[in-house]
Amino acid sequence: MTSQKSSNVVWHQHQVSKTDRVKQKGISRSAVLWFTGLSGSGKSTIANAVEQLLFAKGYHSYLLDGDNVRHGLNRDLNFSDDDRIENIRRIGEVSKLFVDSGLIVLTAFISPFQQDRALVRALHQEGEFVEVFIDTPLALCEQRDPKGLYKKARAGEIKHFTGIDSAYEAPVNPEIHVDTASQSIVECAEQIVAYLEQHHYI
Ligand SMILES: Nc1ncnc2c1ncn2[C@@H]1O[C@H](COP(=O)(O)OS(=O)(=O)O)[C@@H](OP(=O)(O)O)[C@H]1O
Ligand SMILES: Nc1ncnc2c1ncn2[C@@H]1O[C@H](COP(=O)(O)OP(=O)(O)O)[C@@H](O)[C@H]1O
Repeated sequence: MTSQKSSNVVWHQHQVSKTDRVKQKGISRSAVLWFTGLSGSGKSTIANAVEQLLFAKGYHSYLLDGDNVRHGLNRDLNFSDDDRIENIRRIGEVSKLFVDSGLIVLTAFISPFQQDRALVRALHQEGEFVEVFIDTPLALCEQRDPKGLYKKARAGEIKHFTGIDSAYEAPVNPEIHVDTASQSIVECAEQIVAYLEQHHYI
């Protein structure tokens, strides 16, 4: 049924291309900065700080945040392995559209499984998927516990919590490896913007 449906759908080639849009936005290439890390590792905080730096420099970006997307587009999904896989698949497709629009896209999802991140990477063209590992030890995330979720998970009030009773597979070879235990929020954000400059995205 799905294949019959998709075989009747024809891809439209737009008259204004990604190259045109990227050029108009004054950058060398659009890309997605794909943040991954434990809950409380600092994904949202650092992604917001990166967006502020980019905004101040006059660049156009958009941040897709896990909590926000789960209130809308992915409100039907929960935290089973299958739902997380579908969550990341959809965000991968959305990030591809946003990259096509010529933006610097930032995504802040735990995205715990290596295979799902690899599938999203494969959706994008070479160099468009920039994996940003927000590397914060579980003990430090638990100490920060900005939303009080670890406390609830330890008390058994939240099941399948990442790092407690649901797996997190750390990236093996991320483009950017951010150590939040030894750097301030601003230093982490500057590290990421420096990568974009050194690799000629902006
Ligand atoms: N069981 C469980 N495990 C992990 N996280 C949980 C869970 N239940 C709720 N939350 C809250 O949901 C946020 C994670 O959503 P994501 O869409 O990023 O998760 S995933 O990528 O699909 O694994 C996560 O946000 P962050 O703390 O910003 O990572 C939590 O606030
Ligand atoms: N160097 C750092 N980088 C990022 N966050 C930090 C750092 N030091 C302390 N924090 C704090 O850790 C918490 C991270 O929470 P958050 O950004 O919501 O994480 P996540 O989006 O990964 O769940 C925030 O309260 C933030 O202020």
